[in-house]
Amino acid sequence: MEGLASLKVLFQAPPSISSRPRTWIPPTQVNVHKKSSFLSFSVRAQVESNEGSATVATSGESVTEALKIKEWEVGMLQDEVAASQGIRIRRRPPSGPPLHYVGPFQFRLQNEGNTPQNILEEIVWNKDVEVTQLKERRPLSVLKKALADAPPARDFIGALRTANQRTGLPGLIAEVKKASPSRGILREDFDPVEIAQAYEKGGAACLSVLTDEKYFKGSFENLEGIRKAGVKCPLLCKEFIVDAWQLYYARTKGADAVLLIAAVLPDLDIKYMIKICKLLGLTALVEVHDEREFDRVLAIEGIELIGINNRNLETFEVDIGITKKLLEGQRGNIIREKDIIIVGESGLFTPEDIAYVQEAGVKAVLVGESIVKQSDPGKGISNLFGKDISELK
Ligand SMILES: O=P(O)(O)OC[C@@H](O)[C@@H](O)c1c[nH]c2ccccc12
Repeated sequence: MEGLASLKVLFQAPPSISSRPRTWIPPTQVNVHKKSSFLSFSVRAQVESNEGSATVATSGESVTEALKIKEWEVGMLQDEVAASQGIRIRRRPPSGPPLHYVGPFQFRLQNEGNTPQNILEEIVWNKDVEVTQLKERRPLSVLKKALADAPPARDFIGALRTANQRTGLPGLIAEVKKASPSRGILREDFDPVEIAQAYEKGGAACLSVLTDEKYFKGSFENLEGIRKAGVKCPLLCKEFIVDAWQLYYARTKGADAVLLIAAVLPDLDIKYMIKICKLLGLTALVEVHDEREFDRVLAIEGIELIGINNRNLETFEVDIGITKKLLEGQRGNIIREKDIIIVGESGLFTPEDIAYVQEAGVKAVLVGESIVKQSDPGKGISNLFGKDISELK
């Protein structure tokens, strides 16, 4: 294998990069390499030597090395596709270019300094590792069987619409949130089930349960526990979804809805995940923070629920004016035409804040800090709306 001018790995009919989502699950999973489902095809390597070109079947180390190279190249291309959609969040590089790789120079330069550029990128890279490990313990085939035992999915959007009609105020998604990277610990005596029950009693239409452990001190046990305790509000699994496997996992843990973050997921991933959500009976809340993300998401078929996050997840800056800005003009017309429900997310503390985003056009709000911090979170809801919304008819 010495003196190779180049080494190409040919796949047996993989989908082209441009037509395949980043988290694509192949029909048959042959576990060639842990990270890339792309590599789940049988592989042969074509070696071009100086004398000419010959196709040889390779095995052992050379195939492994060829796979590593291909995986790295595919990762780079996927980030390029994402960047072309304005996505700044890069996915975790496996571990830099494979040893001895003599590939395109610009790729090597781009991949230097393998450290995340901001908190969202750090969380996503961490999630990639976490999901890879979780998946090994619970392969998709196992999750698919477990779906049958999951509690039936509840109508998340229906609950928001009903609440909005009942109260004349935005339907509340109340968040069970112990901590966040921007605010630290929000509540020391944190009993997720107690908080969830207080929210439900206080008039919340739906609940959002943080499941990320490392940065938000949440867990899937919290989600499962709340469902099992008999809380009736539909539940949003508040997670950083980077892989379609997580959708199945969330459903087996009792989630009725999941969050898809447009700053992290390219269009093709969002489309693909929305299809899987529909298959599983999950509602997708697709989150945007700026005009470009909003326009991308508005162009995707089948989206019924969009969250406008007032917090920039790269810098933590909060500005509730973002909701107003994004709903002005043509975009506002499109959401009304398509009957999409908009959720105003983050940084809402007072009845004035609620009135402001309602005026901007939201039919729902997602609130954590301002209500979870109060000793009685149910009372927190009344303070947020300026009245007891559990009683409103
Ligand atoms: O606690 P706040 O400011 O009321 O925000 C709640 C919710 O909007 C926020 O937790 C959130 C919105 N989108 C997210 C994405 C990931 C993590 C957290 C979030």
